Amino acid sequence: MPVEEFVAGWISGALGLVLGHPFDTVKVRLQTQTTYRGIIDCMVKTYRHESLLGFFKGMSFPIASIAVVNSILFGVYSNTLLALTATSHQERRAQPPSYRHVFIAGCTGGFVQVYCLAPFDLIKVRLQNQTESRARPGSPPPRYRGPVHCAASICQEEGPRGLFRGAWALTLRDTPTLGIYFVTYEWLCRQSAPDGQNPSSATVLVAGGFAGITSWAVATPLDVIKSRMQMAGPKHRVYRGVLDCMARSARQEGLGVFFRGLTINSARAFPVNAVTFLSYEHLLRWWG
Ligand SMILES: C[N+](C)(C)CCCC[C@H](N)C(=O)O
Repeated sequence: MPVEEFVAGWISGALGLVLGHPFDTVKVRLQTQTTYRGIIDCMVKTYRHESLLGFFKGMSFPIASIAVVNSILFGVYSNTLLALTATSHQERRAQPPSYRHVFIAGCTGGFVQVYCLAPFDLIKVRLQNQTESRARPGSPPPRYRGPVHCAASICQEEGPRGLFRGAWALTLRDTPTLGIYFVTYEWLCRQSAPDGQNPSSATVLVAGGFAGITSWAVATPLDVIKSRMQMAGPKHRVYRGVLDCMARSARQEGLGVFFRGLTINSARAFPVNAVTFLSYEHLLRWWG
């Protein structure tokens, strides 16, 4: 099994993540809290109460974990294509796989990465939702002191299975949308480099950026549900399942609730995925 794809996925995932984390914090807060009037309001309040550091809450853990998750995603994607079409990454420009194969490989990568992503994503969401200011002395201490303490507290209070809260919603969110992600990327690359040539860096940036936006746009309704189910715990509302969470959220807040975070998700998705695909392609070209 070729491993370069795993390593390239690892590095490119980490680079994309740092760039996108501030957007991600604003998104998670908008999706799960009702105190903000919109993106700008959330950014201003976060900055005022928590300084720039507030935007980077919960990042140390994802930077290690997203690298692993992205490595699994790109590694499984590429190796599934190898199994389906008997072509390696380098051969795929000359012998492009069908979009059906690209979709199946993307879904497979998406499905497999969820098992690694679920606990990391849960911890990220819980830490991002702590709005206590670190700077103000005398203010109540945040519930979780950091990722390790957060993981340990969840295990203690909710049992080890608590770490997988929302994992089913995450599977539903990621399996089809990662198929869409790779199909969009491939389609856009082939539009500008149709004759089996490697796409230019500019093409890769744009194709990666739009792949990110498209897949996030489709994923947003289930992203909202996923985040809410992850926040459900001893102190928050508990839902009976994905459908229950959907129905109750829609009934209480209207259908618009499913599009919370759409703008910010898209704004974040472009740079993150442009950088992810650019570094992935270049790393593989250097090694190939
Ligand atoms: C499929 N879905 C859109 C849910 C996720 C796509 C993930 C791609 C990238 N790691 C990012 O964080 O944007």
